[in-house]
Amino acid sequence: MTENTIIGIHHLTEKSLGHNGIVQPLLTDLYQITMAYAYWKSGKTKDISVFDLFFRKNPFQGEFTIFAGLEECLKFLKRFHYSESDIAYLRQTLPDTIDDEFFDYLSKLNTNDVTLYAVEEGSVVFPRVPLIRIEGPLIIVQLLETTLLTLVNYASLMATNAARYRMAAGDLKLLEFGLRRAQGPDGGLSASKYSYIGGFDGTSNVLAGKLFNIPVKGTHAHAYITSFTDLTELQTCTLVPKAGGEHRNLSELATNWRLKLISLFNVVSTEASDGELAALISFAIAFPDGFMALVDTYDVKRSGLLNFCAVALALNDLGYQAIGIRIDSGDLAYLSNVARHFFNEISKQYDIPWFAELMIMASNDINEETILSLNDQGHKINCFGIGTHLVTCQRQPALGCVYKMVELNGQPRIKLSQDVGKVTMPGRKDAYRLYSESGDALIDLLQKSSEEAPQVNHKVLCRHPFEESKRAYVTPSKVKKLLRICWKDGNIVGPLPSLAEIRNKVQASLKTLRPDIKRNLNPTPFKVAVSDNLYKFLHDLWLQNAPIGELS
Ligand SMILES: Nc1ncnc2c1ncn2[C@@H]1O[C@H](COP(=O)(O)OP(=O)(O)OP(=O)(O)O)[C@@H](O)[C@H]1O
Ligand SMILES: O=P(O)(O)OC[C@H]1O[C@H](OP(=O)(O)OP(=O)(O)O)[C@H](O)[C@@H]1O
Ligand SMILES: O=C(O)c1cccnc1
Ligand SMILES: [Mg+2]
Repeated sequence: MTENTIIGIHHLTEKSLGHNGIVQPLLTDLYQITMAYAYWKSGKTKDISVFDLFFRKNPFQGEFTIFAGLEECLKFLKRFHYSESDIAYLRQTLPDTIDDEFFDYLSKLNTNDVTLYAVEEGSVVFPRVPLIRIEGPLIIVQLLETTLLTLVNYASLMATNAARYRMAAGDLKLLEFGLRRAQGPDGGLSASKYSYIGGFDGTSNVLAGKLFNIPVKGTHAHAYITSFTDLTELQTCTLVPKAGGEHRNLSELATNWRLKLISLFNVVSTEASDGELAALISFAIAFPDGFMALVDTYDVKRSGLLNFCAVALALNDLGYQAIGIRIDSGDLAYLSNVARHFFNEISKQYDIPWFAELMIMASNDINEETILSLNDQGHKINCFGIGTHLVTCQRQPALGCVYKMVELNGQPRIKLSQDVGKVTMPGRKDAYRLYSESGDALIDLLQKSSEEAPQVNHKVLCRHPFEESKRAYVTPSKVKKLLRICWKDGNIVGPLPSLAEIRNKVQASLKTLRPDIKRNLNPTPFKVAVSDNLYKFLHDLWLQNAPIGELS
């Protein structure tokens, strides 16, 4: 790999790489590198560590999270290497007192001795369950912390947000329109990728389409409509019918249709904008098979809908089927009902069945609550175009995944906290999901890795990690080991799932959750338990590490 391809943002355009090009070893916090030096200086190069990456609280006041970002983590491990210019930069940035051999050491570092286990990307996950367990030389595993966290936190937050919009929207089409409002170019690119994984159907982001093979979709902006003032501006008025033959005058046909429709719409002809009609005619001539029109520039009822229907009927005269409209302001429930009413009327009156099925897309600051409220009100929207609230995750702008050492050289490590929920689960652990006979996920169980896995049809004691009296027996009908090996000996283990497979996984995984865990308002928490063995281990270690204080 040349210097250029490692550093240059331009390599984002190389589709074959299919990853985010700014992800590289220096995309980290300085303290990882200063710690690496101090570890190295104190002779810790042979220490072997185990770290867990997990979060403590589900986002969006919900009770589930979608795990995403794993593929980018593995690709990062694959490419992990400090380039010559990275080393030169560190040499000039770190203090002069740093031993020169440290830079030789860094330049030879790779992730061949690291082993990474992770939950399948796209799975539903819960607080305290490690999403990733990573093992290997302390220095290198520490150096990976920030980059892995930045790759998992936003990806999982975004996928979760998108999955929530998907649940609210049911089977309706969802398009991501957020690039212009996203947290910078990289935020925008990640938003497109992970909202697709979370259940969106497409994006307006062309680079995301190219890099990740996501369907790209779109309509047009208000600027297109306002760029026309009347019909005389149309330089091209004609279109060849779909079946071929002589050019026909689409402008004339549309103008005639508008006159015919005026009584149905109950408007006077001067209320409809000629500029808007000209814009729609010219767009229809440019895209006769993909005619989708923004109808709210002037007045949806009195101008936009009327003009759209006139052009759609003119296209129909030439054998083309329009796609539909986008409404970007006003009362979206009401306006969608109005639009559908007219589409139905025209369909009946002129015997054009597909007219009743025209797509109604709504956009304008839509969020999860808006969709739920629109559902309550009743609407006729088929598709939502969503930007700002989706990509900025306005309701909760960050997921709090952390990366904690749980074992060093075979010895468990625990991080204590005044806040019980923040005490870390010590030791190398495995996680299992236990299922009921009907296929519902019942509980996640953490155990020490040395323990035997829970068995199907065998009763297992599941304990609350901190509250002694909270415990239950579970006899699972199915047991799933959550942490699977993904990286070993310098290679990705097994084939990586495609984006489409991860996207399907999200929906399949959500199906295993009871509805009360997924509901929007006051959802029920999913239980995450520890084995009896891990409970005792945790609490013994806690006491050992918390000396008895003296009151004075
Ligand atoms: N029926 C509805 N129920 C709930 N929310 C709605 C409904 N219709 C629209 N909304 C939301 O209400 C907000 C309306 O935004 P705003 O008050 O800025 O009006 P607007 O239609 O954009 O007006 P204008 O374009 O004239 O500035 C948007 O966030 C939109 O998603
Ligand atoms: O509202 P969001 O959820 O962020 O969805 C994206 C918004 O971006 C566009 O507006 P903008 O005003 O930027 O351009 P336009 O002229 O195309 O409306 C579009 O019309 C949506 O309103
Ligand atoms: O294609 C669209 O309609 C679109 C794209 C980006 C932002 N708003 C709308
Ligand atoms: Mg807008």
